Amino acid sequence: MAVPYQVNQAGELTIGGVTATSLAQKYQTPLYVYDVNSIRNQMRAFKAVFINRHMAYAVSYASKAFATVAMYEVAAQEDIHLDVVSGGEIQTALAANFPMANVSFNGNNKSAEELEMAIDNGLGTIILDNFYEINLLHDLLAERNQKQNVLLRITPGVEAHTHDYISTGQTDSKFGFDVNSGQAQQALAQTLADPYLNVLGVSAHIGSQIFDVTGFQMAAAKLVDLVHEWGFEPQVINTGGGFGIRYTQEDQPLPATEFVEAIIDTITEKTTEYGMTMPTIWIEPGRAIVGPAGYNLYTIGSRKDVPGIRSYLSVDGGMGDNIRPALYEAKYEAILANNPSAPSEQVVRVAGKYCESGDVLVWEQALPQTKPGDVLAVLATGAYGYSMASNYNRNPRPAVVFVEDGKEQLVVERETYTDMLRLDKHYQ
Ligand SMILES: Cc1ncc(COP(=O)(O)O)c(C=O)c1O
Ligand SMILES: N[C@@H](CCCC[NH3+])C(=O)O
Repeated sequence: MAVPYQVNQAGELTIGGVTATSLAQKYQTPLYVYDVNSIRNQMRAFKAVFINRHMAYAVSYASKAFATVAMYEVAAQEDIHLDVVSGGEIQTALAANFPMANVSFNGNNKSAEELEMAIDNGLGTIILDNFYEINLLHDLLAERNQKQNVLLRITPGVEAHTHDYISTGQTDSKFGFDVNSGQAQQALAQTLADPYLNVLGVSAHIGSQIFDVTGFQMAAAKLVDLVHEWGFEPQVINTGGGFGIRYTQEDQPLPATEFVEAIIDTITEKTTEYGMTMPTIWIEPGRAIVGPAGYNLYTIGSRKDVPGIRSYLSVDGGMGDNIRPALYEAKYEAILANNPSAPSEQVVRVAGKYCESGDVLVWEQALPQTKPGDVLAVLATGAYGYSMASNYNRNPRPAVVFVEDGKEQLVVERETYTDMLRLDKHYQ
């Protein structure tokens, strides 16, 4: 199945009811555009799985996928929780007036400053990742005589079938407490005995862009097995995110909600088997919430035909606004915004404008005839695009526009050259 998109009566690409070419003209390119209804629908679909089964739950948006004030406001409107991984994301949540009790804090090397920011702003849950952090948090809470809800991140020893760089559940990982060496059990004993820590339960995250449901089932089962073995009844089991999405027609993901059904089934079966109370289930989807909702718009510029090898079509963005092809060899699909269904007349590699041979946006793409000035839309770019953007080659980062029900709104301004130079100092 192809990556879905909408067109108007004239056959032009529309996003949230607005023509892509008009957005490109008004806000310039490169441009990140989000269909807000798509974001809301995915959030609601995740919640519905739990609501239909009368389960206690939290759907916590892994905001590293796309973290801006406007995005956090949409999450708050939809009563979705937030997972953050840095002081910057905490500040973004504060700027968005996000209810901090619904925020959790993940990460393998949170600084003392970040932990202080979290506890001083009433952040709901800290997901402890290592012994250094347990001790650091203990000291900060003791100074304040304050108690904090925590989860323990466990490395369940599950190998997810995804790119090595985005696989996190295997034993050889920088994240979480290792099970086989006894560190996870030791961490539980230490935190349960700590008067400043309220251990709600356990957490795991096996990796990202996963298509196979068995990894989630194995991780969920493993978490219940472990807490049972340790004689601990958790109030919360957090199975993380990682639900795969369709980037190209080669991807055939299950609906993300089916992963969640499988996780719930596994935890229900296992807790029933052990006679345990059913815990509250948390999930942390990032990509599945924002990925399909995003479109990157570019203007086509130069072209190079290498006879007998390939043609390069260059656009005005690239690895600075979407590093995923360069970093993970990720594949995307592009369409010609003003006429996506015109017959294909060329096969090209869509390259960016950055000084790297690996600066590719689409490895191979059949397209109608194109000319300089045409707008190209890359589909399903909503996750880990803007949030991983850089100023490489001193290119300003693009603007972000939200569109909903035929109305658009600029939610992040385009960076200017002055913005980029703001922190530079002369060397005297
Ligand atoms: C702890 C944790 N939770 C959730 C996520 C979200 O993953 P995804 O965007 O694949 O759903 C990540 C990133 O992989 C993560 O590290
Ligand atoms: N940034 C990665 C995923 C890593 C998720 C972080 N835990 C990607 O674009 O696919």
